Amino acid sequence: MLQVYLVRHGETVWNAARRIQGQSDSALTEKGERQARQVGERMKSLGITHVISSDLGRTRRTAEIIADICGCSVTLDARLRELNMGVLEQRPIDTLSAEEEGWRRTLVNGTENGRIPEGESMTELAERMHQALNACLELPAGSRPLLVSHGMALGVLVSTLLGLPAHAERRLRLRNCSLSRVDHQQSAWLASGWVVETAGDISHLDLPALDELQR
Ligand SMILES: O=C(O)[C@H](O)COP(=O)(O)O
Repeated sequence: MLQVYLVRHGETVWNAARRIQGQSDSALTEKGERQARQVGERMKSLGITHVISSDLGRTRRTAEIIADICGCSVTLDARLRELNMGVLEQRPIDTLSAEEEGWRRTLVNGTENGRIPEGESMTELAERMHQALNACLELPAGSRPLLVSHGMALGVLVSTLLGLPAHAERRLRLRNCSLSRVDHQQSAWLASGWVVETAGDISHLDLPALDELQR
């Protein structure tokens, strides 16, 4: 059975400042670097064989810290990037107009092809996240990969693996450096294919971690 660990990157400057990142970027804070080290310490005894990361700076830095502790190299995969938040990227969350908030709401309320202008739909995000996860099935037998990605990207992946729509209302909270695990199995009892073993575990962190609304 293939076990795949999923990690959201450590806290960033813009997470702490409640600014929308999307595919824009900001550096890890000192706390974010500490969180990444704590993930590495948690994972080093679990035999991680591959660390595969979104190519954005905040995930690459998180992946480098984890990989260094686990004795792995880092492979980049742009399919693991955060949702492209279009014209709202870099905007403080609390400054959105009613119209802009309406755009954001279309991402989670089931509006067909809902998206922020110049951004990506949740369906498009789900498709590329599933492609990145399924690529792990091509790794050598006995591999145990860890994927480093983002709050909405991982939330959509886990939600759709559970059979929820990609636009599922944001009811899954994946805090900075939270750990999730999905397994690919053949089972007569549980569904065959991908099953969710853990979602949003932060028991390895010694300080409170922010969620996607940076709270
Ligand atoms: O700010 C955003 O774009 C997301 O809501 C959170 O993105 P992150 O997981 O990359 O911080």
